[in-house]
Amino acid sequence: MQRRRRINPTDDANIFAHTGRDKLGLDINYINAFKGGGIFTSALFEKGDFLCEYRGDLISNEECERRQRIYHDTLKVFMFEFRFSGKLWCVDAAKEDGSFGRLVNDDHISPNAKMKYLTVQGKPHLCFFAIRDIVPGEEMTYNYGYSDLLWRSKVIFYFVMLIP
Ligand SMILES: C[S@@+](CC[C@H](N)C(=O)[O-])C[C@H]1O[C@@H](n2cnc3c(N)ncnc32)[C@H](O)[C@@H]1O
Repeated sequence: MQRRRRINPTDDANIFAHTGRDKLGLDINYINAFKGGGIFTSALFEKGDFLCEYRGDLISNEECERRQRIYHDTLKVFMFEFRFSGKLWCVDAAKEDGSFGRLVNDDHISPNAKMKYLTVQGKPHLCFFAIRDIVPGEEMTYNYGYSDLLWRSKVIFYFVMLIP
């Protein structure tokens, strides 16, 4: 059987980041009332493959602080702050634009994706790559990186298991 020719994952990420589009093979699915939606694969992704970008407005730290003062908590969760080239930045993905990256959920135990910062045309882009093979139907997840998250509490976890 002939193996499909694999595009270099960084080149792949660069193309999608440059065009601002999402690739085929990912879908948005509703999970439950607590978790909301999530991103699920409908195709096989191999370890190392580019998955999608966490897209939104790229803003300065000052603008991020200004928006955080006026945003409701439900919007603040879409603000991803990061350090790049010695400066603080934020990608504000609060706007519901149909893109996939903003809906990727947290998993600190067995995530299947990780985020890398790529420079595309001089600007930082937050891109997700598979850290293992991901088969069709799996939820795409990554480790949000901080520990004081409500759903990581065992009590909340067992409570949520009761939600239909
Ligand atoms: C960037 S959004 C991810 C998409 C979100 N599920 C949605 O439908 O809008 C982050 C929010 O998703 C929810 N979330 C993410 N990971 C979760 C998890 N492992 N368990 C429960 N809720 C989670 C939390 O409400 C969190 O504030």
